[in-house]
Amino acid sequence: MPAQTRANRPSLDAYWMPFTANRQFKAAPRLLVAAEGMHYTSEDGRRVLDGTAGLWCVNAGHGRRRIAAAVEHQLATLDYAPSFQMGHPIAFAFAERLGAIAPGGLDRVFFTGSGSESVDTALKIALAYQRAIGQGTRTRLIGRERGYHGVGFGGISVGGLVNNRRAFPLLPGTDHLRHTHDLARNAFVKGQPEHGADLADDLERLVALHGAETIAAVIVEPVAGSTGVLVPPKGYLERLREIATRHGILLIFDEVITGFGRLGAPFATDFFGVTPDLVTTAKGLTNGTIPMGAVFASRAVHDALMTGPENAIELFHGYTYSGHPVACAAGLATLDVYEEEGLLTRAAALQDHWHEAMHVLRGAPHVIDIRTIGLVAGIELAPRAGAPGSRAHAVFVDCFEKGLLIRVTGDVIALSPPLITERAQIDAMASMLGDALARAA
Ligand SMILES: Cc1ncc(COP(=O)(O)O)c(CNc2cccc(C(=O)O)c2)c1O
Repeated sequence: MPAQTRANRPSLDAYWMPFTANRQFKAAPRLLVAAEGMHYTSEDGRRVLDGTAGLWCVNAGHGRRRIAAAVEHQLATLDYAPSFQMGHPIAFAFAERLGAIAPGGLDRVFFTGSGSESVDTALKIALAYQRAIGQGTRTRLIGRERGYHGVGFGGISVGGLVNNRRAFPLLPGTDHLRHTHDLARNAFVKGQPEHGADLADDLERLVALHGAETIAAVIVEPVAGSTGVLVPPKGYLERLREIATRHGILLIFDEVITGFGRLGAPFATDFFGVTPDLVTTAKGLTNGTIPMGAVFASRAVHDALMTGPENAIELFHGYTYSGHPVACAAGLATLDVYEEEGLLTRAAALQDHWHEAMHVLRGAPHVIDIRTIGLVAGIELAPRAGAPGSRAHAVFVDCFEKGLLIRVTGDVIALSPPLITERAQIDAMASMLGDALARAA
């Protein structure tokens, strides 16, 4: 395929882009044509430092030949095989390898095709589990304000981002904890804020309102990413775990972003030392190379469903691409890279440098908060009057033009570089972002 340039650019008309202002984008497109290590190459030939690991997913950096070779070999060996009532060894091998690093020992693995599918899978497993143990009255699912759990009807129902919810009918019976963001008490914090553990008591209030016998599960992101990086207050997750356990409510950690080394431990479950009953993952599972997700379940949840007649399908759920052989090959090679280069814990050694580099931006124009943990940063800007989100979007476009890819959500800038990043590149991100903020109106 010839190098992709402006001269041979395909028409932009047919592709309906996700989560994008399509008309604005197609009037001034930002196109990436190659990637290697920490950098993208833009259509006009510029090197762009990847400050977001793509979309929080390319944890090992771009262009990994080990993964490419594994995918090529698998495609030429067994490109696709059914996973319903049929099997292929590589799916079992990948599940076993994942089981060996499973968050909190949750070593039963259900494969999906994305984070959204992992979330809907975990919610359905939770409902099926409650039914299987004779708690069929537990049909209610609890999420949290500002939570993001993908775009399935389950995920948007437990999610807490209004733009993802307002236009669609939602699952009946869902309810929400309050979010944990507290600018007044917890501004410019490195790591977990001191204040707010008591917000976990919202689960007690929902039990008092609905009755524990109606509640199947509560799902939270250990660190809320898409909403703009909200780090749990000290003691919050522990409290949520204790309340859920006491009321027979399953706790689900949505680790689509935090999974596979993002915080400096293999999973947030390990980082915070709090064990849920189910964990959803995707993104870093295959280093963003092949769409895939995985739900980690405890033996208790899994075994409760492995009952009934031997010839019966225990869970009427699954996808054409569940356990896809090529995705499994990409995942196994990804784990090899993570393990050989220590990437599942590398962020721990970089976290202090990351904290300092990002908090240097305190005092930059428009910055009203900075939140950092592991290799994640949320830099919150004061919104422009009457135009929320426009200031951060302008910084995003400016950064891209100057050679840095960032993410913005509302007026929060989110950074989550590949875990291979060097300290000099962290400093470059902070410097380039500081320059962009200085230019921002
Ligand atoms: C916690 C969480 N749960 C589920 C999903 C959905 O995954 P899929 O997209 O693979 O269906 C996500 C995805 N998170 C996500 C996806 C795209 C952009 C951004 C952003 O923060 O800009 C975040 C996520 O962050």
